[in-house]
Amino acid sequence: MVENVNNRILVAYASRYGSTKEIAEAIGRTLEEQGYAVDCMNVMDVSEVSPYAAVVAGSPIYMGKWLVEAVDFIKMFRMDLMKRPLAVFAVGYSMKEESDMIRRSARASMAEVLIYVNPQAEGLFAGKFVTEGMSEADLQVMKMAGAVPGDARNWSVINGWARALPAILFTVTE
Ligand SMILES: Cc1cc2nc3c(=O)[nH]c(=O)nc-3n(C[C@H](O)[C@H](O)[C@H](O)COP(=O)(O)O)c2cc1C
Repeated sequence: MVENVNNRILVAYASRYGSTKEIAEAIGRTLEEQGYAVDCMNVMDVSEVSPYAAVVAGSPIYMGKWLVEAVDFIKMFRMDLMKRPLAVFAVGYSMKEESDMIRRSARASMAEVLIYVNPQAEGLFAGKFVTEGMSEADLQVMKMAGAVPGDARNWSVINGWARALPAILFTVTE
């Protein structure tokens, strides 16, 4: 258990269809199991990050980029985010296949964000594509990309990443 210190962690996510929200919630639960007090919320609902000992921020990848509200969150709070441990993660359906090229292009989705902050940890996770509830425009993009619907989220990879986070985020390196 973590006691007598600020043990609050913010897990902030953007999500259009909910799959990244569920990943953020799983990360939050894993951190809670390790004794941290977690607030898990949409980036658009975050009004301050200064009460937190560390922040985990994530977005799904759309057309090669983080969602704009997630980038805006990083930009808006960059000063506070530079002062505390930060982990970032990106969720993309392309990540259901493993290759260096896919990982490189998924990581490139964070390029815009990495201009502003210097995270201690980065996660790249496979996402989910279900046609139900999806906008016609988004469906067309996925159809043109030849994507086959499915849920590629790997919970043991996600939870394993989250379990390793405290040691990375709260280890003093100097
Ligand atoms: C219009 C559209 C564009 C997408 N672009 C990418 C992409 O460039 N790279 C990728 O890996 N996944 C891409 N995806 C897949 C999403 O990142 C994936 O489905 C993710 O789990 C969605 O997260 P959400 O449910 O939180 O919105 C795209 C999906 C849609 C609908």
